[in-house]
Amino acid sequence: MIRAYEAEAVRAAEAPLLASTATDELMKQAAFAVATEVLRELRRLGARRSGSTVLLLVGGGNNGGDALYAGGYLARRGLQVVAALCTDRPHERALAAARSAGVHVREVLDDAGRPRREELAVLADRAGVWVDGLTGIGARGGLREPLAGVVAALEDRRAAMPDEPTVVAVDVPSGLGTDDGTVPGPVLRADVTVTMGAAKPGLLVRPAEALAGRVVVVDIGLGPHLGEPALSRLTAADVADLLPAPVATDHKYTRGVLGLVAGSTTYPGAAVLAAAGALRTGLGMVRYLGPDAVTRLVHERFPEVVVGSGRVQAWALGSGIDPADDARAEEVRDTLQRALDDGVPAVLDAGALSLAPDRLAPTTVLAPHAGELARLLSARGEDTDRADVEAAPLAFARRAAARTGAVVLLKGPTTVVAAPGGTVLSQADGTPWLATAGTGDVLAGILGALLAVRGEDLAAGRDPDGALTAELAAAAALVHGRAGARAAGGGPVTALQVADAVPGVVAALLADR
Ligand SMILES: NC(=O)C1=CN([C@@H]2O[C@H](COP(=O)(O)OP(=O)(O)OC[C@H]3O[C@@H](n4cnc5c(N)ncnc54)[C@H](O)[C@@H]3O)[C@@H](O)[C@H]2O)[C@@H](O)CC1
Ligand SMILES: [K+]
Repeated sequence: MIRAYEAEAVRAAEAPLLASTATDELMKQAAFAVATEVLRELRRLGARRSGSTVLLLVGGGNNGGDALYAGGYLARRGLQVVAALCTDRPHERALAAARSAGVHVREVLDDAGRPRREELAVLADRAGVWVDGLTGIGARGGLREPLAGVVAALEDRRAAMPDEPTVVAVDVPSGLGTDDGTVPGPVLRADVTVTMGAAKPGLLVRPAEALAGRVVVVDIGLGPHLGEPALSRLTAADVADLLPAPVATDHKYTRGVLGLVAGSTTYPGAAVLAAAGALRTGLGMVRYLGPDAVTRLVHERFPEVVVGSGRVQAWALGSGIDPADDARAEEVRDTLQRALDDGVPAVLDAGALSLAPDRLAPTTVLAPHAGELARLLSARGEDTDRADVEAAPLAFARRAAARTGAVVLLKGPTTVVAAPGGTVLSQADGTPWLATAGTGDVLAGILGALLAVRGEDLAAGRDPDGALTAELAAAAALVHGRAGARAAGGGPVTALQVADAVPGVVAALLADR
């Protein structure tokens, strides 16, 4: 599990260490890790970068101090290091250490405190690696001047360079929304982010995540002082523990039964795809409820699907259903109400999202994309649109979970899952090739199967804050993403191929357990 903590939590965890360690000890540890990554990048870049300098971009806080100490290590290794001071108050001890190690220091603000763009451009051009120590977790809001101007000038320069430098961010790319994952203004995009003590939420959710590059977490001993994470990301090992692995005494009813209300004469394929997602994930049985024509189509593909109602451990509702079709809408509403009354978990996708009552249960998962989430909240009196959600998916997933009392799985290039009790997860396991019709139906099926298999643990109030439900939703996103990547193999993929790749993904995850 990758655990991410907000700036305040990291600061609080640092406090006892700062009191007990020597002056700047933590900063030097952080700086050493930054220097190590810079050397790794230079080695990787090889001859192309030989003879180039390392440019330190230094702001006025400890983030700039980290960069200066890192520059000192690199200068002692014989590298040409230049520090561009973008502040009139650099960290004094770190600056002295950098100077005495041989770092060349340049002031890049004029007397009025504005960036000297030409001087910056010359330094930027000469450097193969930029170390971004402008701001870290001490920054509040979007970058202000002069740093906003410094970042804008550097981004302009980079765009004009034939051979882009490698940017190594200290702790977080400067300007990025550390806690909320937003991009509130100019951000210096990084290739590598060396983050101290623990990951930060903004490094794991979009749109900020896309500017952080490869994230390296440096252990500076904060572990015992950190509490509950603000956000987590499941790894393969975590998901393996959540997956259905039958035992010898199991039979189809003990393994979990999923009720599926999906597909319509307009979108019959959605039923096939959701059923495929569920069956390929592995469960005892799928019971299907839908129009005869759709049932026939499901049966052609999957004769093992049982038609008609009966006892189920979870429901998957809504894929390929038109909420304007009154009879089907009624069926979804009735089924959902019974599930809520009986404490049976459910995943609500597509057409079911607009049919949900105001309040749901923590074992109900809403699975919208950004536009659907905006409509869901708008229908509950909030004035919001798709662009708002895409700019702040973490905040909107949390808000929707709090507003509905359900777990919200917000689909996107990174999936954000928020539970009403506060658990938040993010998964980025897929491939852009997954953005194709029908893959959402497969995801609903995968998640439905996981809910059904773990139905006993979720039944009637057993997951009151939605924490387990949210983990299962994140696990479904990981399985779906990996299946997509596996089926695509770097090229196009269809939804049914994604479902067909699921057993291989499940087997690989279980084998590594
Ligand atoms: N506290 C510690 O002991 C450790 C901190 N570490 C480093 O210290 C950083 C935090 O240091 P600080 O708390 O000094 O803060 P930062 O260095 O992140 O930022 C503070 C500086 O940014 C300026 N600033 C704040 N908001 C701004 C904005 N919106 N636009 C422009 N400038 C802005 C402030 O005036 C100040 O100069 C971490 O990110 C990490 O890099 C590491 O060295 C590990 C140990
Ligand atoms: K930074």
